[in-house]
Amino acid sequence: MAFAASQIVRGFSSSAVRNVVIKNVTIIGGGQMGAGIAQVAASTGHSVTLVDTSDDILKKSIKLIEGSLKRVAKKKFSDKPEAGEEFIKKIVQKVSTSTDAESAVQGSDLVVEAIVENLKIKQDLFSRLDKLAPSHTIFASNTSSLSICDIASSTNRQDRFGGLHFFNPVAMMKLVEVIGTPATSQDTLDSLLDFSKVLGKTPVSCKDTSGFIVNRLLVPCMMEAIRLYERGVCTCCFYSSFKHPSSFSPIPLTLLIFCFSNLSGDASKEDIDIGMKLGAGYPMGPFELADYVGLDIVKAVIEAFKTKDPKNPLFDSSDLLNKLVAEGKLGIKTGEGFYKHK
Ligand SMILES: CCCCCCCC(=O)CC(=O)SCCNC(=O)CCNC(=O)[C@H](O)C(C)(C)COP(=O)(O)OP(=O)(O)OC[C@H]1O[C@@H](n2cnc3c(N)ncnc32)[C@H](O)[C@@H]1OP(=O)(O)O
Ligand SMILES: NC(=O)C1=CN([C@@H]2O[C@H](COP(=O)(O)OP(=O)(O)OC[C@H]3O[C@@H](n4cnc5c(N)ncnc54)[C@H](O)[C@@H]3O)[C@@H](O)[C@H]2O)C=CC1
Repeated sequence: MAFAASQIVRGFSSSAVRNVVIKNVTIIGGGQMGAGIAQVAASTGHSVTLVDTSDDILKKSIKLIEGSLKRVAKKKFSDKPEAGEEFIKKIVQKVSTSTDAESAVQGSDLVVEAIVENLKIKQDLFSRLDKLAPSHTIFASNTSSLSICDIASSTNRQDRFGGLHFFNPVAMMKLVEVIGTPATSQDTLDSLLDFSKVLGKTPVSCKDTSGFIVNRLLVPCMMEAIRLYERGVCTCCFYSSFKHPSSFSPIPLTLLIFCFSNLSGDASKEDIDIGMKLGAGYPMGPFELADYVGLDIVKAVIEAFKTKDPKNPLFDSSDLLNKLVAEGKLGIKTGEGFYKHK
């Protein structure tokens, strides 16, 4: 990742974002995506303010950034560890943290939101920030599945509002989807496209449709994988343990035999993962990816798709996914999801 100069000077147009220099970036939400976006923005010379709800969370965000930068530095400065340390220090210094979003946006050219995948919470946030951010400031959401139009409707700057959808892990994934609504100005879109390039990413443009490009294709594939596996899971044991956790045992013998016979169908999650890696060339299988992304995010995404298109069976929910989320098994971030992680 290059430590490059990073000014974006806009051209001569008449919109409110004329001559915006995207120099100061505020990222709201310091989880896996917000921390990754902050890292990449700081690595390309931007001044970054990372906002979350508590100092403890923000400490973890900085640890995430340092951990990822160590991996970058290990490769970049393999024979010069001291230069690697200096590289990390310089980038981390470009990131300041805050729990006060309203103050943080006041000196900001661009606000990128990467908080919980919930329309109401995102709208509340942007509605508050809209009153305090300078008029030239562009707002962008990193939402995976919600409508940018719906989120932007909580503000009075719909011409300066777009989607900026990064991929996980942000440091490694080269793509950014830039999403415009009918109200987004061309200057705003150009600014977001240019900003993505300055970050060293390849931007693609997409209209404000469910899942944009990548998730519209990836999410149905992941849900099909879960359903394929779920069909092999003993549904009667599964349902009884889910709905009546205290009355799970003893299971009558006949039911147990029926359950074991059910287990022989379809495929294991391990084999589905191997299949998609070796047979389709995916870097991670769908269950590995679900654990990596976070099962709470996958669940929120599929629910948002279902809300927009209730009759589409591709967007049906999964009892198994819902159960894991209800148990707090969210994947790598909590130590267990479809798999156990040490
Ligand atoms: C999807 C349906 C649900 C959607 C829900 C919403 C989600 C969204 O809205 C959009 C999304 O982000 S979808 C997810 C997109 N991401 C992917 O598909 C990732 C797939 N995995 C990969 O590309 C590689 O496994 C990956 C690059 C991660 C790792 O590479 P490898 O497999 O070769 O494994 P490693 O040995 O761990 O890594 C090799 C080297 O890569 C570097 N690296 C990896 N992670 C890094 C990170 N986080 N930061 C910095 N460097 C990193 C690193 O150099 C590493 O070498 P070591 O450090 O020596 O291990
Ligand atoms: N996990 C993934 O692979 C991807 C997620 N996304 C999207 O990015 C967003 C964030 O996802 P993750 O980083 O995975 O989630 P996460 O759960 O790791 O992080 C979210 C962070 O936002 C903070 N937060 C929640 N409400 C807040 C508020 N009102 N103000 C400030 N901070 C607040 C939380 O404390 C948490 O640290 C979601 O919209 C998600 O759909 C997009 C691409 C990939």
